[in-house]
Formats: sequence, C-alpha cells, structure tokens
Amino acid sequence: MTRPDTAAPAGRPVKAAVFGTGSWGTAFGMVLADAGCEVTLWSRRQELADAINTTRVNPDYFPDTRLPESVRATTDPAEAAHDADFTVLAIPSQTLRGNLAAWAPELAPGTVLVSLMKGVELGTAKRMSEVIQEVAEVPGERVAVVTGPNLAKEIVARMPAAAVVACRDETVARRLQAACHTPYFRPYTNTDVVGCELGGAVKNVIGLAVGIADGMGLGDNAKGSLITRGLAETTRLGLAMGADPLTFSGLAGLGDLVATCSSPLSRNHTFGTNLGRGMTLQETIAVTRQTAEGVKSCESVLDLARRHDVDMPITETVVGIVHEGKPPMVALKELMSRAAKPERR
Ligand SMILES: NC(=O)c1ccc[n+]([C@@H]2O[C@H](COP(=O)([O-])OP(=O)(O)OC[C@H]3O[C@@H](n4cnc5c(N)ncnc54)[C@H](O)[C@@H]3O)[C@@H](O)[C@H]2O)c1
Ligand SMILES: O=P(O)(O)OC[C@H](O)CO
Repeated sequence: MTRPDTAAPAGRPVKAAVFGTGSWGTAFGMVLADAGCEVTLWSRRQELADAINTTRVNPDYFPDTRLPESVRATTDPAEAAHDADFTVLAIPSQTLRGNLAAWAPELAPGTVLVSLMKGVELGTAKRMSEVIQEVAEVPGERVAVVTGPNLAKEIVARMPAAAVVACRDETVARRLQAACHTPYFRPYTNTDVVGCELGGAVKNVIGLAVGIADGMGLGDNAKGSLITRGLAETTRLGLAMGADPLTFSGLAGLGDLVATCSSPLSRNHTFGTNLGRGMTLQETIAVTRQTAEGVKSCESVLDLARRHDVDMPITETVVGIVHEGKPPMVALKELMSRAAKPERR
C-alpha cells in the first residue's frame, strides 16, 4: 500500500510502530498489517519478541492467531520507532508518561503519535493525548486517538467492527483512517479528540458499574438504566470540557458503552462482575491478568468531574465500591435514594 496522502514520500509502504504487545497492541498491529502497513511491535520481553518473529504468534495473548508476515517485533524502542509514519501507544494509561519519556528521543521526525489507551492520568487528570503532547513535545495536530467498540479478541478473529480515528487535524485523521481500514475494521474520522477520549475512559467506569450490577443479579432494567445514565454523566462531563455532545451518541460513546457493558470479553465488565459477586478488590485484581483501566481511572475521572464541577453519581459510586470498600448493596441504596430530578439536567 502506498501512503494515502500526497504529502508523504511515495514508493514505500506506510510504517507503523506499535508500543505494547498486549491484547490491543497486538490486535491493532494485525489490523494495520492487514490494511497494508509494515508493522513493528515493541515488546518489553525478549522471549515474546522472539516468539512473534519466529512463530508469527503472540503466545501470551492470542495463541491461536497467526500474525501477518509484515508484523515483526523488537525490544529495542529505537528500532521500533525508526522511520515510523505512525507511532501507536498501547500500554496501560498510568505507565504512559514514564515510558514515553524514555522513548521520546527515538521517535521518527514528523511521526503521528496514536493513542489506543482509554484512561485518564491519576494525579494530573490529563487525557492520554495531553500527556503525549506534553511528554513528546508535539502539537495536538500530530496526536491521534483510535477508540470505539473494539474488543481485541473479536478483532483478532477478524470479526466486523467500526471505530473512530480522532485528530484535531482532519487530514491526519484521514491518513490514519486509510492506514487501518480493512474489510473487517471500519474507521470513521472525528475531530473531537476530547469527546472521543472521554467516551473511551468513562465507558470503562460505567462498565465496572454494570458488571457490579450483573454480579449482584440486579437484572436488565438496571443494566439499561446504568448505561443510559452513565452516558448522561459522560456527556455532562464532555460538555463541561468543550466536547461535542454528538460524539457521545457515536461509536466512541454509546457504541463502546454497549459493547463493554454487554460483553463477557470486557475486562472492566468482568472485573465489576467479580466484585458484585462478592470477591474482594485484592481477589479480583489477582484473577484479572490484563489491564482493566477503569479500576484506576474511576478516581481520575471523578477528579476531572470535580475540577469541572460536574455531578457524576455512577462514577462516584464505583470509586466508593472499588477504592473505599463500600459494600455494593449500600452503594446501590445510596444511588437509588438520591433526590428526584428531571431527566435532562
Ligand atoms: N484489549 C482491548 O480489547 C482494548 C480495546 C481498545 C482499547 N484498549 C485499551 O488499550 C490499552 C492497552 O490495553 P491492552 O488490552 O492491550 O492491555 P494488556 O494488559 O493486554 O497489555 C498491556 C501491554 O502493556 C505492557 N505493559 C504493562 N505494564 C507496562 C509498563 N509498566 N511499561 C511498559 N509496558 C507495560 C504489557 O506487557 C502489555 O504488552 C488500555 O488503555 C485499554 O483500555 C484495549
Ligand atoms: O476489556 P475492556 O473492558 O478494557 O474493553 C475493551 C475495549 O475498550 C472495548 O471497546
């Protein structure tokens, strides 16, 4: 595949570096390769990079999936980043700042940094694209976000999904859209980076809440209510932060909420279900071997809400259960006994 815009040198394939060889980094690397890119995955562990290079399989995450020939792996950040048109970041949100500071000197000049992460930084309450801009010292026009209902396990099975590619610069969004568009992965562009990132981060918190309700056996009315009121509080926060409210009825908002809150493949949903069934936080963490971003980001989302003076009762309830040891039944009673109010306020 040649580059999708005239600004880039012709005659070679689009190159992508993907930092993080977990579920989504591996799956999105496969999408990029299927779309015609040359992909280098950066892995922390040499055994994993060797396994991918020799067997074409990531044995730790997707032992049954053969990765395309155009995907290779390395543990050397400079080798991964070399000449990359897109530098994709797929590590846990809370580790981004430290890792990116180490990788920044190796980034290819002019590369577009792409966040796959759905979290908000603890302490600063910054979105991932803000952390990227700050640490890599790049303008917002060179930072993009890929988000939407994209459960990695379904993507590696090449099951159909749509997504959103968001960037302040629509031309950059279109380049990335072309670089990851395949017959099974349909990306739409959006310039509302704030809304897209908030949609992704807050849906993990609502996914935890719905999981808890499922674990408690509260039924489908409770699920529908939590999804809808979860979307309402996400939209309130988005509006306060300058996002376009329509983003939240799109793939980054409603689409991702529905997928996360209805799928047993969602780590956040499953985490919540275990808590709702009565596991302690420590027991739940012990059985969750992958990243469930909402567990940490519920606190930073609540922090954001307070900074913007926005009421987010479901997020507050999740923080109470996950971090303050509040029994789910007590939290439920508190949530249901809040003062009555109109739906649209
Ligand atoms: N898995 C999905 O279906 C999915 C889909 C869309 C978005 N996301 C988002 O993508 C991001 C990554 O999630 P994931 O599912 O790939 O998680 P994962 O747990 O499957 O993989 C995380 C990767 O980061 C690496 N890692 C962990 N700690 C690290 C550290 N301190 N320094 C460097 N690397 C570290 C791990 O080795 C692994 O390669 C999250 O923000 C998640 O919300 C995931
Ligand atoms: O497994 P989860 O809960 O991190 O969800 C994965 C994706 O974000 C779903 O779009």
